[in-house]
Amino acid sequence: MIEVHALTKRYGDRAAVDRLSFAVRPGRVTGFLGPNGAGKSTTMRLILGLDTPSAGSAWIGGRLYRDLSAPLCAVGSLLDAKGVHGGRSARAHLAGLAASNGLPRRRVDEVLELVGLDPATAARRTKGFSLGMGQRLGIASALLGDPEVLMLDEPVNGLDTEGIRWIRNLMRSLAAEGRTVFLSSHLMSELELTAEHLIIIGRGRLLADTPMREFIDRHSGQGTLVRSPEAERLRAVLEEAGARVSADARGGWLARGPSAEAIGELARAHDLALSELTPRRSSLEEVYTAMVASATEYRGATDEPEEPSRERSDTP
Ligand SMILES: Nc1ncnc2c1ncn2[C@@H]1O[C@H](COP(=O)(O)OP(=O)(O)OP(=O)(O)O)[C@@H](O)[C@H]1O
Repeated sequence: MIEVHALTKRYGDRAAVDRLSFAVRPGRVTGFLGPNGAGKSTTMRLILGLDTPSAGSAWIGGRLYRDLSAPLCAVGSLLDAKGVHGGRSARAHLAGLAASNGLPRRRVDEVLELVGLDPATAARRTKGFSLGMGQRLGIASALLGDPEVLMLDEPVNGLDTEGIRWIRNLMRSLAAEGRTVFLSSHLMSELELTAEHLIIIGRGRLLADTPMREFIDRHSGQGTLVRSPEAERLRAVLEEAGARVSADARGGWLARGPSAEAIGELARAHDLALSELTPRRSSLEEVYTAMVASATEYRGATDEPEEPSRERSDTP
């Protein structure tokens, strides 16, 4: 578990992280979201003791990072996949890390296999590595100490579809083993598939700490896509029943108000044939974009905001 209490980091008179409090729980993947410059990387650096907070604290498994006796066995991280000495081979890099952290050498082979770096690739100097190979090596380093907590900043950045799917499956399986997995990503569609829980920040402050499904459901512009060969009659019936009806870009009507079941009943009662009846949910990207836009508008209008969209609905 990662716990952050009133964490604050100021650079000059500007707070990059501002009284941030949240917990990242084990057994699920938690996504970390926020616009550029929101403070995600700074928060991760503070958790890892790479930077000193101006106020507040961050705990990993109930301890401050500096008090961990074997940090690599408590938390694995990937903040910058290029932070590897290019003149060394992947294997030498991992062997060096293992030796300096008192880990058995066989663990190097285990993690190389786990991340799919074959022996020939592992023997090559990392400066010739593709982005995907570099990410795999970064993840191998993070997994070397078999840690309970994993924290990754933009792990799918620049990866191809295969690499992205691989990371998704790996993160989900690590969480299923009971580990704490915390990752940031700008790829919303991917995060929606990978994470079950979300921490969202804006300007260093907490905007939401919520299960993914709940966040999308609560903010979705709920509606039902409905089509009939008798389009105009369908519209009239829907409006008569109090639905707000608009033309959908894909054809048919988007009806807001009555549920899909109610619309089905209505059509039956009016002897109207339907060719489509689909409840429509927003994507994470749609919901998140709308939330950030409204937070930004609010903030543009008032200098000292009161976290307009902030919400918290965590399951203990
Ligand atoms: N060493 C530093 N000195 C001064 N300002 C900094 C420093 N590090 C970060 N900042 C500022 O703190 C704010 C938060 O930056 P941070 O990199 O944590 O955001 P982020 O959410 O990770 O952004 P991105 O999504 O673009 O990676 C930014 O305004 C950034 O310019």
